Amino acid sequence: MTIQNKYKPGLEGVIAAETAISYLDTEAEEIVIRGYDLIELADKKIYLDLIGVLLDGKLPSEEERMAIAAELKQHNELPPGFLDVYKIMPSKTNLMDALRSGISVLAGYDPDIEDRSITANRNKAMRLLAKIPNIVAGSYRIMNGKEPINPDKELSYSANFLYLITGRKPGYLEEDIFDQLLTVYSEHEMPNSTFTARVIASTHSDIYGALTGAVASLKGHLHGGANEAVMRMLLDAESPEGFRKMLYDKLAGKERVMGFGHRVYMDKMDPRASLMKTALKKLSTEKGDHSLLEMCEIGEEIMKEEKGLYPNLDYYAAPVYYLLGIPIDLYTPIFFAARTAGLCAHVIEQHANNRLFRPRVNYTGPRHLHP
Ligand SMILES: CC(=O)SCCNC(=O)CCNC(=O)[C@H](O)C(C)(C)COP(=O)(O)OP(=O)(O)OC[C@H]1O[C@@H](n2cnc3c(N)ncnc32)[C@H](O)[C@@H]1OP(=O)(O)O
Ligand SMILES: O=C([O-])CC(=O)C(=O)O
Repeated sequence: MTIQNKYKPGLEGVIAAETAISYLDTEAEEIVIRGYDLIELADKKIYLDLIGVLLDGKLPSEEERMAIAAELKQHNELPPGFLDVYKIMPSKTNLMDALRSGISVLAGYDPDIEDRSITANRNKAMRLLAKIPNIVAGSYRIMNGKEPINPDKELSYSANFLYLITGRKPGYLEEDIFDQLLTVYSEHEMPNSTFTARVIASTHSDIYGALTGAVASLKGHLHGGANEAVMRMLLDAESPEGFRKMLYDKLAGKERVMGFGHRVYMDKMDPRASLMKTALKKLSTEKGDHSLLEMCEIGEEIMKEEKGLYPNLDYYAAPVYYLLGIPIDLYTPIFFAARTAGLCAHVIEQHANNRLFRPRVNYTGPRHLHP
């Protein structure tokens, strides 16, 4: 076989790695995370359990979960003056760019940065997971002229994350749904950002470098940036009728509608989107406002009928973030914070069993020219 006829644009369907972390089994409609179904985990467990499953390879016991919670609390403070970096950035800086810079700066503080052993990488991953809510929320607050908030050690990981953003301790349902959001975003096999992280890690570069590259990847609207674009679209549309008209106009103009379609879930709804739709129903009932749910259901129907396309996670996650009172600019950084667990697991696995990524090309340029 020549190199040419092996070529798959966008590497569609190409196997890029062997992994024991996760697999999208579309036939069984299961997102397999180390043998468990992600949707079942999101129903019955919490985000800290996912951290254990992803980084330690097994579902933690009650005691082990408490140890994970304690370890995260122990490391959640940022180095003194760290957030000052956001005081010198232009206030219009995209918060994904702010996060990318934050992770990069953090690298300099890590005493084990050049140690790629499984233990050192796992400890670095925990320190990153501990600090990332502080970076995400702190960068947002400083860039918006607000004082950063200190972590509240009495709160759970998820409740504290929300508190750092809004300055308000969340209610039970809000905490529960935000935790479920972090859980469903935690890991998803080989999306562009995970591939990016593994490619970087494969040169023996460090975990911070791999994650910095992954932030840049996740920022794009075809990937994680879609959740912010969905919410802006819903707000621009203003009403169910406005959204119906907007969608028909977009389709007539051959525009892509954010929050629909997926490279892997081509003819079915992303199972994570169904879970977030249920969360949206619960939140809408609690807040006594079903308008976003109504709009989303209309959009789902139109896209299925007109294009045969189904919602992905970002479609139903966006209004959930909104009803939780989270500023739109933070939707993608929060996606990244949740995905940090999965990304670190992939970097650890890549370092533990490495072969440099170095593919070939199908050359389409001229030959035999002479200067
Ligand atoms: C959590 C996540 O990161 S999930 C992804 C979030 N991203 C989005 O929601 C962005 C919108 N969706 C998309 O752009 C795409 O569905 C992607 C990028 C996610 C996957 O795309 P691919 O697998 O590369 O499919 P591709 O871009 O080739 O599209 C195939 C066909 O479906 C159409 N299509 C795919 N998604 C959409 C969409 N959201 N709106 C309108 N048409 C679409 C394309 O125009 C194309 O049609 P054509 O063959 O007539 O040209
Ligand atoms: O799998 C993908 O390509 C994108 C996605 O849904 C994710 O990263 O959660």
